[in-house]
Amino acid sequence: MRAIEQAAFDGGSATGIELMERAGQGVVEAILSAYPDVEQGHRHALILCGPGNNGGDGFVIARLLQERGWGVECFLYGEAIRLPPDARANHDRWAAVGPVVAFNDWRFGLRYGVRMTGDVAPTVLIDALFGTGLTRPLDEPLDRALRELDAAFPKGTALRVAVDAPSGLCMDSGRPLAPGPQEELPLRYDLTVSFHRRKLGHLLAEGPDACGSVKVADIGLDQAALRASRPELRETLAAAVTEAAPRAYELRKGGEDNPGGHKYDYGHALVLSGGPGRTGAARLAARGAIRVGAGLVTVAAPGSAMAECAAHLTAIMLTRCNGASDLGAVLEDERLNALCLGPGLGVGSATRDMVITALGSRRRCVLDADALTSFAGSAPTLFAHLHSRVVLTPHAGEFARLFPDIWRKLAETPTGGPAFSKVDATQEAAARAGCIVLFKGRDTVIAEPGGRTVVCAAAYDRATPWLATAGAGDVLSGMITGLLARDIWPVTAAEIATWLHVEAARTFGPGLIATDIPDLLPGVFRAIGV
Ligand SMILES: NC(=O)C1=CN([C@@H]2O[C@H](COP(=O)(O)OP(=O)(O)OC[C@H]3O[C@@H](n4cnc5c(N)ncnc54)[C@H](OP(=O)(O)O)[C@@H]3O)[C@@H](O)[C@H]2O)[C@@H](O)CC1
Ligand SMILES: Nc1ncnc2c1ncn2[C@@H]1O[C@H](COP(=O)(O)OP(=O)(O)O)[C@@H](O)[C@H]1O
Ligand SMILES: [K+]
Repeated sequence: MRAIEQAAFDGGSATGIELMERAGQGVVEAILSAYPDVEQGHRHALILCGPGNNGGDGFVIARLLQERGWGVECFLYGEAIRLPPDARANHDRWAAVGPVVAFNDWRFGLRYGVRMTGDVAPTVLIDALFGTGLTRPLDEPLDRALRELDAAFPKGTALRVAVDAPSGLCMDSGRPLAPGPQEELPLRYDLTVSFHRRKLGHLLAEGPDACGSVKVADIGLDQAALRASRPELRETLAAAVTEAAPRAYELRKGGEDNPGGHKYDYGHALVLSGGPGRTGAARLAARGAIRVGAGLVTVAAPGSAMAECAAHLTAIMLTRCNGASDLGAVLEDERLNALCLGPGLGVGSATRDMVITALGSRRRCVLDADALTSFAGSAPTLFAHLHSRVVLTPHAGEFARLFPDIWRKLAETPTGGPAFSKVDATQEAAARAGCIVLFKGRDTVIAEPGGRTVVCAAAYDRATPWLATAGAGDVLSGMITGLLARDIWPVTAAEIATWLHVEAARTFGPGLIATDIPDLLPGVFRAIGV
């Protein structure tokens, strides 16, 4: 953001004071459009301003609300004379028409404890303390004051709005920078209004819980123009993390160039199954693979589990595979072009051997669940066999087993910003493994070694907490495998599958179980025009 902002200044397309004015206007407009009712009844805002430009936005908001006839109380954390120039200018404009209460006099309990039913109790609370400039945990006295404010106005009594970021939230990681062992931010918000683009902190870790909802105000920064006019920014912009997006054209079967396609044109995926009583996970994956569009899908099961699989599979084929040497023989069929190992496969040396055989065939491959856990304590052996067409799909537990040192960095309480983020962790893991790592969760992150990084956040209007259900991950591995069979580039396959997985869950809603997910895909395809 700083580079983009600087380029706008240098190119003369905006001044700092203009951007700050638009930012303040953007916040006021976002509040009024999301909560039009706040203009009814008594209109009273309490605005907390910080020592940087985020505070400057707060003073713009104060002035704009007062011009609309609102009662406004402004508080400043820091000293007016030390505000950066644009923030100082807006402070001074506000100070000419309204008072500014210094931090030492905040004492919210005393100030508001008895006012809650009165007509001067705030209806809107605006946090303009820190935005992208937060560099360290909130000071203890500030943290305490905010907790006191939280107690004086329990959430729901006044609308809570954060300017750019909930104060204390690291915008690079979505992790709270709170003093001491406190792991929660002092305040949670109903609305966060950000500028130009959503930031990682809005999407990762605790970000969505803190922000409530996120609106992005356009402050007139033109990124496309900047890309062309400022070549030095290209690298910054190219390294930016993107959000997962559906791509109908990649998913379309046949198409103009090949309307009469043959099933083998869409690949043949092989999903390895565990033994009797443990075949469900592989069958879920196989159904995900065929529904997402693989031409053919075969489940390879041990002899003892063939009857169980046969009783459940119809469109999916079945072959016997009693271990690594059988797998080697199965893979002599070169049409099998994408493999999925892990769901229900069992933890131990037999799985390790099959994984090494699969990787040795240089096929595109998804490794999940037991295929990952089998290498706990011997991750370097796995890494030695991985190649660039492999996708690892760990959840947090599996990630910790394969990358214990990286996991520790992510689990440590951050002492400063930018805090080590799930994006950092996934990029580091991908670089070490030499393949694509898809680190699951509400904030799924996908990273290619030294290449693309994609975030798929199941948050805000895409929240699907009901996706945390047994077997959902197995379906996802199968969906990625199906797209790999379709010849889609691995990092793209991982991205599209993750997006589709959340979208399928969205269309269903609460009550979803893993078996539902593959059968929801045709509806999602129709909706996105595949
Ligand atoms: N970019 C854009 O295009 C636009 C940006 N805009 C707005 O500017 C915001 C970014 O402004 P910013 O860079 O001044 O940072 P900000 O978040 O106000 O804080 C920095 C100050 O806080 C201090 N400080 C940090 N941590 C602290 C702590 N724990 N406890 C105490 N102090 C702490 C830090 O001090 P220092 O680290 O230097 O000691 C510094 O004084 C951005 O979020 C958006 O709202 C819009 O106006 C329009 C366009
Ligand atoms: N809170 C959540 N919101 C949305 N999706 C989630 C959430 N928690 C987990 N998921 C997704 O659900 C799936 C669970 O996979 P996994 O943990 O492997 O479970 P299983 O092994 O039972 O299939 C993953 O795709 C993960 O990203
Ligand atoms: K803020």
